[in-house]
Amino acid sequence: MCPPTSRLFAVQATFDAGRGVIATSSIPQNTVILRSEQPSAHVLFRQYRKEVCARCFSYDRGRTLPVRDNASGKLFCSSECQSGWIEEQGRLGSEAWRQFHSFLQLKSKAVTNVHSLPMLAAKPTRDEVQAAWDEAEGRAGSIRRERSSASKPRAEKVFQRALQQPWTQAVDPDILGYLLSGILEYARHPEQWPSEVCHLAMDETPYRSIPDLIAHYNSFLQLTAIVPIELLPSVTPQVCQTLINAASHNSFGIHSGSEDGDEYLGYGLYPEASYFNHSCRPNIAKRRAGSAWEFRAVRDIDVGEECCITYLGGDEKELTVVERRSRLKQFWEFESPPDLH
Ligand SMILES: C[S@@+](CC[C@H](N)C(=O)[O-])C[C@H]1O[C@@H](n2cnc3c(N)ncnc32)[C@H](O)[C@@H]1O
Repeated sequence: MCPPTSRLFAVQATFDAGRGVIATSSIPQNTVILRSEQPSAHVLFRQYRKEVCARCFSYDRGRTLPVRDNASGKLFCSSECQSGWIEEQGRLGSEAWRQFHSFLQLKSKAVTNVHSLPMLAAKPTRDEVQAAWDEAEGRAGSIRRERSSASKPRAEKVFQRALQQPWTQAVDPDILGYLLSGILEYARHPEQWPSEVCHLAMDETPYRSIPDLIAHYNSFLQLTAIVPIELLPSVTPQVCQTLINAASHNSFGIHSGSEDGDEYLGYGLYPEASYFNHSCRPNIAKRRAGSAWEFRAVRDIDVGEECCITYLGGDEKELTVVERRSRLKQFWEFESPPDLH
């Protein structure tokens, strides 16, 4: 349910930080105030695909996992996780991940990771972002028409014909994987989407650079070319932009330890857990429990107090106040006096 409801807190407007989680009764230290559902969209970075269980996100110091699903290319810590994952994905999801896997194998020489590129230019403006997505929708229309008219759709042929500019050759598996997981969730629960993901704080200029915008644009077109035809109505600029805009301000990093720190394995969107604002002196600690999150009071909290987590990575104790504020400004785009928030 989103925003979440509880006898312990309510999501309410705050003075200067949008909505926040406000205690509606006294919360004793160590109380778990919220356990999240599974993510509405997530990605485990491709470089960790053999080490992180695709279902429960377990990671054992870089060891290769024992169970491999050959059709999807996903790896699991156990056959229970594999069969649970297949069941959760359903026929359409399994087929979409199979296509995704074949596409990445086909394009293995064109794989890139846009986040490894240096930030060369300014962030694209809102107008540049909208113009790119309008153009993407026009090109996606041609791909959809070609696919639905082909008697035997051949994704690669359609893809080659429809996407001819040189930069379209690059494939970013992490962006593709994040979008596909969110698109599948949307296709499974279209009625929940407006009240969950669409309710989150959105960043309308979420791209770090023009190459980053292009990589997302390309990923949308590539998915339009490869997903099962049945899934095509869910592959829209609106769904993709919502996933991207929401991730920029709400995603939770998935790290190898139960808390922040260690290896950065991926990230996920957890709508009901996305109403906690940041504080440099948080009264709530978050802990990853498998593929979900748990939020616990680190001290007694009074009625009316705001429940806050830290958005910083766990190393903030070593940062100066100026460094903390600049990190929050860079990644989250807000300025806040650290002693207040
Ligand atoms: C995960 S959302 C938190 C919920 C959000 N306030 C809302 O209304 O949906 C993160 C966004 O909340 C805002 N925010 C969080 N902590 C803040 C703070 N300490 N000061 C100002 N804005 C904050 C920023 O806009 C940030 O991008």
